[in-house]
Amino acid sequence: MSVSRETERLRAYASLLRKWNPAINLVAPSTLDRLETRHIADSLHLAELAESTPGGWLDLGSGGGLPGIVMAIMRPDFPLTLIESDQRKAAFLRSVVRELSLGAKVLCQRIEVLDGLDAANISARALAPLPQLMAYVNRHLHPAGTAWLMKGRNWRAEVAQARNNWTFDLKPHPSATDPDAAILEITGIRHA
Ligand SMILES: C[S@@+](CC[C@H](N)C(=O)[O-])C[C@H]1O[C@@H](n2cnc3c(N)ncnc32)[C@H](O)[C@@H]1O
Repeated sequence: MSVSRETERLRAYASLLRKWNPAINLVAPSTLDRLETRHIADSLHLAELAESTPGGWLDLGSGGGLPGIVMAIMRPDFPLTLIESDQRKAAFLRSVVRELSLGAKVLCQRIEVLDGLDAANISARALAPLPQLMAYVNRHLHPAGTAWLMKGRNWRAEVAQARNNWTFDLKPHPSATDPDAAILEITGIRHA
């Protein structure tokens, strides 16, 4: 796919998100003016980091599609599944998938009740504190898989807390938009 096709789809996605946001609050209205420079830029950073990662992709708590929809746009070769339990948000995600002709699948389910999906890669952004997130990821990640967790300024404390119950290998990538935030690349997850 050419770069212009990706750019076109990113623009169409941003415009759908702006259209639906007043009705279902997909991103905080106060941050809508930073949709491209913050929300989408963070997701594009993840797509760049995972550029050569093989296998399928699962995005947990997709909400308005960050980073799941951006991954679907940037990696059309990936089998990609988005999990979102809120019906209105899942309807939005399905509408984006349809209008942009993306190959992603949307499951309107709670993460903790779905049978394990054995994903090669899992992403999550603004879903839950890391100790809770590790349980979600552990349920659905293949033992040799990689989790890509987008975390805010408190990430170091969350990692320390998660290590009380889990062992894992961690590679933090500083966020491109906020030097205190990070994308945590996590592998080898086991109960401590
Ligand atoms: C704060 S939003 C973040 C959405 C998006 N990842 C982002 O960064 O903009 C968290 C989303 O996860 C969904 N969610 C929360 N707990 C969930 C669960 N247990 N199973 C599925 N979805 C869940 C919520 O409905 C919400 O849309």
